Amino acid sequence: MKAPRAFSDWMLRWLGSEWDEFASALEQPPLRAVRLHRVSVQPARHGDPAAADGDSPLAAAVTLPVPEAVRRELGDPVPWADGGYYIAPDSPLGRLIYHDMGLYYLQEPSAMAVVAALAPQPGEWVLDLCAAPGGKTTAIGRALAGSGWLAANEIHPGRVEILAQNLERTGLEATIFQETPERLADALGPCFDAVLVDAPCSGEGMFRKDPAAVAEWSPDAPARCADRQREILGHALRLVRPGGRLVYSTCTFNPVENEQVVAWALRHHPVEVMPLPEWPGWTTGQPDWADGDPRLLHTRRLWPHRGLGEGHFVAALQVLDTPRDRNARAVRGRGRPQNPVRLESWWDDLLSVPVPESWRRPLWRGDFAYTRPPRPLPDGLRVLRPGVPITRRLRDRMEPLHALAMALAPGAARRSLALDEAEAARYLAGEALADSGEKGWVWLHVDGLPLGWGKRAAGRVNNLYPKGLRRPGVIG
Ligand SMILES: C[S@@+](CC[C@H](N)C(=O)[O-])C[C@H]1O[C@@H](n2cnc3c(N)ncnc32)[C@H](O)[C@@H]1O
Repeated sequence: MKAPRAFSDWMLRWLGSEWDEFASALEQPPLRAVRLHRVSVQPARHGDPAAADGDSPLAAAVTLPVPEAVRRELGDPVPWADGGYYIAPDSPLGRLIYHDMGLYYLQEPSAMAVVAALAPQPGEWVLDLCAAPGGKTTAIGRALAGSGWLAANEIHPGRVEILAQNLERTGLEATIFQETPERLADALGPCFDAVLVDAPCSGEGMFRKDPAAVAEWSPDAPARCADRQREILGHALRLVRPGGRLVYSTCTFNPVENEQVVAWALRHHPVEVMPLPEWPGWTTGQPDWADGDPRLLHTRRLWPHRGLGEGHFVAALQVLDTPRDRNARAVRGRGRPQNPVRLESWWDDLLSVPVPESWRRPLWRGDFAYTRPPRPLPDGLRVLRPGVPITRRLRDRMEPLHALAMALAPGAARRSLALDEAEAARYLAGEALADSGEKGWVWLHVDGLPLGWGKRAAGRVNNLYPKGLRRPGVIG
């Protein structure tokens, strides 16, 4: 990797005697890692994986044992990430059926610290403001375990679709916005317990991994990015409830986009820096690279020559409860659902567990129904998905959507069919399957882990796996 000359000159100035180590670390191949989802090496619950566990129909509330084909690919745990493991450079995890089934997310190891810093708690309302492709959103969703409100925003039209696909694959219920931070803050106000700003940045931490990041870097990129970061951060803070928290992170090294942006927030907003854990291999932020404010020592940096990752900066800010803000709490509240549409008999045919209120009284947009977020969404916001897409109304029937299958816990569907790994690969490639059980919609799974819907009739199960997702080469 040949770093741009101006970048090297700058870093030499900042790093001084550490420069040589940093420069030689940039010559090494990047590290790869995976964060488990749906499954764990030590699952909290055992028993028959295909059986319902409690009343929850939500996959996000259930953790199953990791399949052997995945377990054997896992290396050392990533010390700061629950469920994070290093993997070999040539690991086939991205090509296995289990990737398509949302059992893990391939993620750069230092990026995993960002959600560890946010520490989402079950029941909280959490917004990921710069969310695509969704690495951190899916980690937040996992921590919320199907409770609270997961909201994700992505401004870029192409990237927001990828975010939606990743949330669907990982079976998470989320509201997906496609808005500017400014419009979102104007419309929603300070209603979130926690907001993540994983800011667009000059991407110096991607240099080892992605030659395009080197090509796109220019000497004026850090200052340009910092202008945008301050703007995003200013609006993001308006979305945090008084007393709530915001995590700001980048995958770049220069202090202009890191310590200096946090120093700006401390000077211009009612926020305090929250201490973060001392993760192995991480260093503190550098107050002397900004305005000398000692509170910047609470921020964290990972350098490729010091720790086991590509590089990240993370800061956690608490939004102070100022008198001006106190009325803002009134913005929250569950909001009464409007225009309830009753789908009782459809749900009764599809599921065998109690259906949550937000699913029984979904939001309709045209012929599509979505699970209902816990607050009404103000008019005028661009919302890609208000919640999980549940069903599409066709002329004479309603068809369950793929995202619903992926969001279901084992045992929730009235009719299910267990496949082995080879059959699952054929299903993901688009083939129909032979089976002569009861007619109707069938939830297909491997050991309780969802694949999608089939429709059973006359000795066969027709394949409803979305055409755009089919993968002929997937490894079963
Ligand atoms: C570093 S990436 C986010 C990565 C993501 N958090 C993850 O872990 O997968 C930053 C994102 O911010 C988006 N973005 C760019 N400009 C923005 C703006 N002005 N406001 C909000 N988001 C923006 C980019 O499209 C990009 O997807």
